[in-house]
Amino acid sequence: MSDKTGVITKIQRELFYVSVGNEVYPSKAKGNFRNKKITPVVGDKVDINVENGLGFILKIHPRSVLLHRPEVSNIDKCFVLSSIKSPNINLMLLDKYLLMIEKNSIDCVIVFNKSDLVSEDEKKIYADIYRNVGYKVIFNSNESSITNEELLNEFRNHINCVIGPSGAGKSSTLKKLFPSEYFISGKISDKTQRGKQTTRHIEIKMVDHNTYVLDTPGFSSFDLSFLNDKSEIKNNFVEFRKNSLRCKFNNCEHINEPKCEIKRLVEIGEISQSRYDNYLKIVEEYKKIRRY
Ligand SMILES: Nc1nc2c(ncn2[C@@H]2O[C@H](COP(=O)(O)OP(=O)(O)OP(=O)(O)O)[C@@H](O)[C@H]2O)c(=O)[nH]1
Ligand SMILES: [Zn+2]
Repeated sequence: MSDKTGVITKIQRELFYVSVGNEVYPSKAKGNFRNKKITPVVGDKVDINVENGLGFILKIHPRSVLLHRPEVSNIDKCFVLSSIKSPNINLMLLDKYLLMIEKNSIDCVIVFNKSDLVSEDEKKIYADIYRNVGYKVIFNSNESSITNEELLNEFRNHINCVIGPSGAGKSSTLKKLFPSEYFISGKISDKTQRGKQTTRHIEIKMVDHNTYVLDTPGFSSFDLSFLNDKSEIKNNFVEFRKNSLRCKFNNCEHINEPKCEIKRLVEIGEISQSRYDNYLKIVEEYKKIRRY
C-alpha cells in the first residue's frame, strides 16, 4: 500500500487511469467525491493510494482550468479545428468554442483543416475574420505528404486539447502529426485488463515529458451552461472587450445603446458582421436558459 501523485490521463468504464511517471494505475473514485458532487476529470492531478495495482483517488488538486465540453482540466492550450468544407464550417459553434476558451484564459490556435478542398479566396475570408480579432490561424491538409511544422511547433511544451466539430479531421490530423511511435505510452498495470476497448473515451497522450495531447470526440452543438453571468459573453469576445472603453456607457451591452463603439466598428467593417451576429444570438440563447 502506498500513496502516489499523478495525472488522470483516461477515463473508461468508470475507471480513472492515473499516470505516475511511466506507470499507469487504473483507479476508483472514493465515495467522498460523489457526496461532494465533485467528479474527477481527465487532466486532474490526484493523490492515489495503490493497493495490489489498483488505485483509490484520495484527493483532487486544485484545478487551474476546467473546460465544459469536453470536460477536462488543467490544459493550457486549445486548438479549435474545423473544416471549411465537408462538413461546412459552423461559425456559431466556432465562436462558442472561442468564448469558452477565452473565459478560461487558455492559449488558442484556430486550425482550418481540409485546406485542399477550398480556394485561396475562400480561405482568406475565414482567416481574415479571426486574424483581425488577433487569433492565430493555421491551415492544414492531411492530404499532403508534408508534415505541417508550423502546426507541430504550436503543440510543443504544452498540455494541448484539440476540439472541433465531428468529422472536421481532429483524429486524422493528430495521427499525422504524431505517428504512434512518437507517443510514449504508459504501461498499464491492470492485471485484469478487460478485452478490446471500443467505447469512445477521452484520453490525454504524452508526446514527450513536456508535451501532452488530448483528442476528444467531436460534437456539433453545445450549451452555454459554462457561463456564470451574461457579462461574460461581451467580456470574452476579445475584440469587443478591447474596444468597449470607447462606448458611451461603461456597461454597454453593444445591442441597443446609442454611441456604441462596437456597433460603429461593425458598420465600418472593422469588426466582423458574423462575429457580431453570433454575439447577439449567444446573448439571446443565454437569456433563454436563465429564464428556466
Ligand atoms: N480532404 C481531406 N479530408 C480529410 C482531411 N483530414 C481528414 N479528412 C477526412 O475527414 C474524415 C473525418 O476525419 P476524422 O479525423 O475522423 O475527424 P474527427 O474530427 O476526428 O471526427 P470525430 O471523431 O467524429 O470527432 C475522414 O474521412 C478523413 O479521411 C484533410 O485534410 N483533407
Ligand atoms: Zn457598446
